[in-house]
Amino acid sequence: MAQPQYLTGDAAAIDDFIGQFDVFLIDCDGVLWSGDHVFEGIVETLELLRSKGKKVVFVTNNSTKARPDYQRKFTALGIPSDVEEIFGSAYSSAIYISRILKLEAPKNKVYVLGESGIETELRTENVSFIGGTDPNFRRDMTPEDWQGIADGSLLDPDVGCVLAGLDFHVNYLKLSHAYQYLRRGAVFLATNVDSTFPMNHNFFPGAGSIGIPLINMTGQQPVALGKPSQAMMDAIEGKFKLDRARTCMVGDRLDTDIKFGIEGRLGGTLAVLTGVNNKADWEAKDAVAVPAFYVNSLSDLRGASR
Ligand SMILES: O=C(O)[C@H](O)[C@H](O)COP(=O)(O)O
Ligand SMILES: [Mg+2]
Repeated sequence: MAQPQYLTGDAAAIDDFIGQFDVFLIDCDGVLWSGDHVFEGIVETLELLRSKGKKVVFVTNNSTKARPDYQRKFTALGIPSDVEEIFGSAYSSAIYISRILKLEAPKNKVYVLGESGIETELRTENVSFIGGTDPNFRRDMTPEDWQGIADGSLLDPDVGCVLAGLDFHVNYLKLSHAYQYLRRGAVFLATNVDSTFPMNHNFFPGAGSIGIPLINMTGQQPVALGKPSQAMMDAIEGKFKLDRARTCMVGDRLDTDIKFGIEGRLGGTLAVLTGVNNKADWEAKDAVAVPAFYVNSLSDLRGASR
């Protein structure tokens, strides 16, 4: 497997790299920021790409926020953006459910294991849901729960799908409800299956680690609709009318971002070393994906000479 080209500090190589692409799909967590800490030079780098007539699209697996929430975060962090430039796994999941899965009534409700980002995007697509941020699910089990979940009296008969995402309030009650719906044949979806979540220059449980108890109990794998899912790539291609050969995926994670770009047959993939994976990960014999290019940080692209 060809090893990636290192661009940092090489103005000619950076010029040539940028010149190969019209569209940059840019990951968020671990590339632009770590939590609310924006990496140095990110604003100027995005400005540089836009000043060269490049299209920037922010593609995140983080389902805790919907596109308008993200735009508020971008603005709060001083990063110019347009809500139409943002494409998250919560949105990808909502359009998959409403336009492809098309759950038939009455079993057309979604049980959400996740945060408000999923709820907002489902509402935008007129998909009804329960669970999620409902405070009635953010508590300990009661004797009534044990009984009502077991005999089904506490379960909603109209649930036809379970959607699992990054949930900072996951608990036994939520997992028990989700499991029962899956036992009853509900479709099992995930916004994404990232094992870890890069935050505040460290790592926390990712969405994949939230949904894994359901995989363990059912033996089923969910259909994941975030990167590297090609359902998401097709939706992005459709929305932005992009030419895959002139498009580059920029990310910090091999098994989501870089795999997404490679399986999407994009013209290029650029790895940054500010997030989850490092050089040793793609140099390993069993590397899940190897990027075409890499830099220490996205802002190294400012090294362009023209
Ligand atoms: O657990 C998660 O959901 C992910 O770690 C997180 O969301 C990754 O976001 P991204 O790097 O795709 O912006
Ligand atoms: Mg990332």
